[in-house]
Amino acid sequence: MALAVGIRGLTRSLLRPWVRVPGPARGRTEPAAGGGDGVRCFGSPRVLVEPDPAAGFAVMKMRNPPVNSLSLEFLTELLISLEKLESDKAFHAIILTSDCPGIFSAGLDLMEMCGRDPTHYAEYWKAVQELWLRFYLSHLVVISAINGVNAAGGCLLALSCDYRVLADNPKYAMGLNETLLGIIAPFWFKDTLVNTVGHRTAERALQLGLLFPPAEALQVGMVDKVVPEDQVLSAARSELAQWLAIPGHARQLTKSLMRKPTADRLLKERDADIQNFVRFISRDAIQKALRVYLEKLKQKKT
Ligand SMILES: CCCCCCCCCCCC/C=C/CC(=O)SCCNC(=O)CCNC(=O)[C@H](O)C(C)(C)COP(=O)(O)OP(=O)(O)OC[C@H]1O[C@@H](n2cnc3c(N)ncnc32)[C@H](O)[C@@H]1OP(=O)(O)O
Repeated sequence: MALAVGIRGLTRSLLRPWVRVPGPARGRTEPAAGGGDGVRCFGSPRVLVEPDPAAGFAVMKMRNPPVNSLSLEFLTELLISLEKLESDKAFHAIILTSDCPGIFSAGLDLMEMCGRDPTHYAEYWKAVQELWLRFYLSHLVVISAINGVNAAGGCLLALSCDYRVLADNPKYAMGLNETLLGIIAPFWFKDTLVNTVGHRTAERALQLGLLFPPAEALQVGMVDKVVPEDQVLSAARSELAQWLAIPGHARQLTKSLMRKPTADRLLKERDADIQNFVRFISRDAIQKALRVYLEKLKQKKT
């Protein structure tokens, strides 16, 4: 099985990043995220970036409708956006949010894990690992403004941020619900949750596949702040000020000190983790469970 799949190669072949965005932002100057100083939005088909270099941050909006499921292409575009902002000295922070009403992210794209071949599963999982590692270890301050329901892999993405603001809407539950699908949250999903909410809460949440509504998410420490829905972005911006006031090198080194041991666990056994995933997801019983789950999602509509 070819494990040495290169996401950068994929990136080059699939995307032309940093084209002016299609859709709402095309052809006009969007107000910048914080200052409205005429800086142009940029991005890729599934990720809209609203930069505010004067204020030192950008708002990164996920827009992979209908549910921001993390397909291979979407993961790749998120990585490119992150890399672009990280390599520009004007930016010290990102606010990650969604452009899909009512949905932050439905998590990993089940279509990438269902009915495909082992090479594809390996390529996909490597991209999932890469996205987590890059967000988790980013030297930028990353704050998530969670403006919708947020399941499994989407929740992992938010947990990888430095701070989480959640919109106060009882429908916007979030958690690692893998067991409800008959699958398992890998050890680095688990570690990220444990680091956020502690061992006991994580154990219960993972075994039961709990999705926490806002008040409970706040109570267990899965999010740091719950605010009225129309204030999620402004609350994230206000919070940012506190993080950006800290000397950058001191904050970055402290972040690395706190997070490196967790990331190193995966880095040390990345290929083995990919092989475990491929073996696990290729099982007939797991494929059947995913098909049944997808079918249930579709039947919900009828
Ligand atoms: C001992 C062995 C050890 C081995 C260790 C190995 C460990 C590896 C294990 C593997 C780990 C894999 C980890 C996976 C993590 C994940 O992220 S799995 C995904 C979990 N996500 C969910 O459960 C959310 C599912 N979606 C929903 O609940 C709802 O869609 C929603 C609440 C998000 C939104 O609801 P609504 O607005 O009503 O939209 P829908 O009509 O439900 O959906 C619209 C459309 O999107 C499709 N869809 C939804 N979610 C996904 C998804 N995650 N992936 C792909 N597609 C999705 C849905 O089917 C609809 O499609 P159609 O319009 O009907 O075609």
